[in-house]
Amino acid sequence: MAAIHDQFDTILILDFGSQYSHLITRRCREHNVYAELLPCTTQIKDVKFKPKGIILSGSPYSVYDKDSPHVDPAVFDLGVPILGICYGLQEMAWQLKGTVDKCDHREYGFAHLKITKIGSSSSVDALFDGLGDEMQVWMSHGDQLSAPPPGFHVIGVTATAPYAALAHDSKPFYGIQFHPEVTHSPRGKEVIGKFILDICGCQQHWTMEEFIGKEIARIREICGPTGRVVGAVSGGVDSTVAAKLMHEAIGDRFHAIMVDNGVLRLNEAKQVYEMLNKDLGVNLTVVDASDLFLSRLDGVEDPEQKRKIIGNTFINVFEAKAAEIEAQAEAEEAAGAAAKGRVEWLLQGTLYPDVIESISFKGPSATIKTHHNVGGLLKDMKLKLIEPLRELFKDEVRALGRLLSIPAPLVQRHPFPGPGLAIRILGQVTREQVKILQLADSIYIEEIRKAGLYDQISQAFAVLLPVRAVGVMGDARTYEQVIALRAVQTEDFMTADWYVFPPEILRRISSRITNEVPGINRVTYDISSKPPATVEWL
Ligand SMILES: Nc1ncnc2c1ncn2[C@@H]1O[C@H](COP(=O)(O)OP(=O)(O)OP(=O)(O)O)[C@@H](O)[C@H]1O
Ligand SMILES: O=c1[nH]c(=O)c2[nH+]cn([C@@H]3O[C@H](COP(=O)(O)O)[C@@H](O)[C@H]3O)c2[nH]1
Ligand SMILES: NC(=O)CC[C@H](N)C(=O)O
Ligand SMILES: [Mg+2]
Repeated sequence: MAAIHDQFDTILILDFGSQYSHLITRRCREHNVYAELLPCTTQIKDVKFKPKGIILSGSPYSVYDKDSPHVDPAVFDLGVPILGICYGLQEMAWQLKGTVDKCDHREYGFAHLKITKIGSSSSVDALFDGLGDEMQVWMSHGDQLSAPPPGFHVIGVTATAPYAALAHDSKPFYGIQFHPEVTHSPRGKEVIGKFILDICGCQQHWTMEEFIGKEIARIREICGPTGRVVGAVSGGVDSTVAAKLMHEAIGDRFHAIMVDNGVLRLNEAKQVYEMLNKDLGVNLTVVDASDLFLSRLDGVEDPEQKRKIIGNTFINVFEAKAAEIEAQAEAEEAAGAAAKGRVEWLLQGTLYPDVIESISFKGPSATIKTHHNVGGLLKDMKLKLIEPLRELFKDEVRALGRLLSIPAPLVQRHPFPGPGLAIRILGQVTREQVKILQLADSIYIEEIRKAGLYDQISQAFAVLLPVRAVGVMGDARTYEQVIALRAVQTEDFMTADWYVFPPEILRRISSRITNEVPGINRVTYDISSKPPATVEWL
């Protein structure tokens, strides 16, 4: 079964915990080169593919600290080009016998990189070829090289970093103290391009057009001529695109299932059923398992426990549904119908950010939250997972949706997390709390759409806070709950800014919610970016 690395040249990024590591992946993909992020603790012998090049990311650690993460030394014998970025440069130097020390002049912000000529010639190293004699770069370091490793020469300096950029005399090893992956290094993306295209020789085949054909072929190879798949489809863009791909690949051997888990948005199940069946021709079944979910969530407040319960219960429902589909097929065969394949697979619309945020990609550091469809899965699952979008970012999935002719309203839908309102009701989840939040959220989104702002905002939702506040309504004192409104703009949901509404929109939303939602007498707006906050409150 051809894996993605067999089909596309791959750049391996080893993540030492920098908040910018995922941006290195995105910059490579913007050059149409497939890139994959693995923890810095990965042993080279465990990497199941030969990368065309390796990039060592930044890190909050210092290489000389006793608990700092180090790369498997075997990486230097792999015979592929290596680029160390910031800590990655320092780690390369540290491993290859250079010297790294705390620096007198810490550089956090813009710096001026002077690119060094090679000898007396006017040419510069391949990494900077054609990029001029100097460039503005973004620095974020408190350590730096005080001596280069043997066999390296300087290819760039700043006013305070004499070894700001290095290259090996004969091997394709490079190190740069600045961060080319951030937009604050205006020509940083071109530097990454020089490394992955000119030095590593990657072919620019990573396009969604290429991906569709290869992924459909891969799905057919996995499922074989008779294998059947049940699909966890929520109506969100991820699983809708995954469902469309699956439908293209195996037609009616794909059974899409939407689970009403009791914590969906107002009228969500009905709307999704109509959209997918009518607009996409996907045979979708809605399973109402709201009682099961709400009974299991009863009394639970911890967000990670809520995710685990919902993730596990999803799997219980899918497996029960798969067994039902099998039993029906067996009954039909007994009555003389043609034999059908077994239901062996469960499709999920899992994306790369779900994986990055659920598994500690940062080597030694903690996970942020375990997404229900990654960290919340049952250990002893009977069904095997098939996740065509697992390596994709959200904007790549939307591009795929457009190529698959999925209607724009579906492609542009704001993300809605699998655990749904369970992670937007702070505190215990009850049917009453769900009803309050469904109503408040539907008013909020309705007003955003009326104002023509829906597509400008990446994600918007209401949150029900576990606090009561005093209010006055019709001259009588009230002591009721509080709604927080959240709206963010983001490219990849790994970082996000809060959306600046025109005040009159917020005024109208607040007035409608406090007047139309029984039990709410106060509305607030969340002005926290990510980081330090996260998009969801839980
Ligand atoms: N109510 C649901 N019924 C069936 N499957 C679901 C449901 N909610 C989530 N899932 C599964 O969990 C996966 C992750 O959920 P997630 O919300 O991240 O993706 P999505 O709903 O497909 O898209 P979006 O992120 O845009 O909401 C989905 O792709 C889908 O496979
Ligand atoms: O399917 C999901 N299961 C989850 O458990 C989950 N938690 C967060 N999200 C969504 O992920 C994006 C980033 O949200 P955070 O900044 O809160 O992690 C946002 O789009 C969130 O809505 C989830 N999606
Ligand atoms: N951004 C980084 O990788 C920083 C590396 C190291 N922590 C330093 O301060 O120099
Ligand atoms: Mg969703």
